[in-house]
Amino acid sequence: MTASGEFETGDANRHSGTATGTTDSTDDVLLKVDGLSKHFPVESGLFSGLNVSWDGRVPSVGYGREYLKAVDDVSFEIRRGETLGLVGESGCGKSTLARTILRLLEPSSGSIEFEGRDITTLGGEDLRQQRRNMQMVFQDPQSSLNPRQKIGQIVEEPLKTHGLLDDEGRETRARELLERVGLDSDHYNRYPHEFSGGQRQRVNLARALALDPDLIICDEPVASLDVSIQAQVLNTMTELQEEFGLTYLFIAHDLSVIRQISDRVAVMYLGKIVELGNKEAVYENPKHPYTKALLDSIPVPDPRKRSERETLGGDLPSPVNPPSGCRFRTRCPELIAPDAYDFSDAEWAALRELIRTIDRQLVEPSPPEALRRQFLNDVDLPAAADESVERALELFADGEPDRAAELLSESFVAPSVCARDVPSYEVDSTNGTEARFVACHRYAEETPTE
Ligand SMILES: Nc1ncnc2c1ncn2[C@@H]1O[C@H](COP(=O)(O)OP(=O)(O)OP(=O)(O)O)[C@@H](O)[C@H]1O
Repeated sequence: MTASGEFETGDANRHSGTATGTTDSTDDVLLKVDGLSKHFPVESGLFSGLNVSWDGRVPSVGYGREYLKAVDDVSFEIRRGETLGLVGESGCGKSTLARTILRLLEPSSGSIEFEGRDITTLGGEDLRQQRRNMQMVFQDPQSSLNPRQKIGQIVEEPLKTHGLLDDEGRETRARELLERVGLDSDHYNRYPHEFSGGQRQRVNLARALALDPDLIICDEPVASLDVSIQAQVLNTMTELQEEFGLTYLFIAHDLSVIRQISDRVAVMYLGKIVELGNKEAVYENPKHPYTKALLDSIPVPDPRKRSERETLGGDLPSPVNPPSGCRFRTRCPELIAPDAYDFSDAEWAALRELIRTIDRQLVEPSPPEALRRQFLNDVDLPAAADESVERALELFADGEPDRAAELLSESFVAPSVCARDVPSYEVDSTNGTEARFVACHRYAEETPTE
């Protein structure tokens, strides 16, 4: 926009930044999030006992208050002109992260920088002005549009709020934006109910573009649309990105949508980013066990391949009392063996399967010998480990599965590095262009990129 408050028609391609996501330049960073957390206070005891964990820890209670760690110590950058896809299961904190970045929620800790400026504690008019540069598009195009307002009014609303342009100028701008998002200028006088879901989401895009923002955070923008319509809206978003030099943080739980639109991908689990890297590298060579599980859960048409795939089992632990160390460890099929016992791979794999089965109570209480036959038939555990296993199997047979799981957890899970330390590693990417962030101790030994 010019100093006189007019929008330049040639505002497209203002940004020369790359959208490949493969540059190492820090000059092009538009958004930098560093150690960002958002913790919600919750009533003490409300979530107690919901934490399905192997370590049987008592939930942390402080001054009668507990905190739900919706976003916990998250760091990443988005470069100008690129799309960072953010993917993860429902409830992992994606929307909270988005809203905290936009300062619709107050961060609990950490910082947010936009174009090199710290906006973490910005308030009043400064924050209002900053918001012009950061817009959001929500999932449900129906409920985010006021049914009593005409499309034109909806698109003009942000301009009015910020006192930009006169009536005529706003109408011209709104009509132009409707055309840019693939609608018709004549839709200006229509109402939202006259449009399909896909068209309504285009109206939302036009509204988000009204203030000529640099960053648009899209929270599941196509999740409620049919697959064929999804593809069309995503194509339009890609075109708009080039035309307006936009940067997207694109949130979705659907991995195929993320793959279509993103340059880089961040995978989130229980309030933390567990893997972040170039899209092709993450999809072709996922490193974090959670990313692998997510990719494995994409439906495949070939039934032979389906049988080889491992689906993600177990419940999502409570974000009020998340597991210590690695948050994914309670569901992780690659939990690392504790150093204290010198397990062979086969022994640890068998024991891990037994621990998971007892923890999740996937079998009926049965005599220790039967479970040994089922899980430990071909393995000869070290004596100290075997003693703990025997006691746990007896507890399980006696109808005390929780105590059995607790004992196994204390003996074999708690001493694992996965339960002790929070993982955070930068590893070489397979395509050699960019380091990958992986929050998994299995990558502790990999050489960091210079
Ligand atoms: N205002 C709030 N007060 C307390 N807890 C909240 C609040 N908002 C979100 N949460 C909790 O924070 C966690 C993360 O929620 P969030 O909506 O960010 O996840 P999400 O990944 O976006 O999920 P979805 O895809 O289902 O929207 C959840 O456990 C949720 O219940």
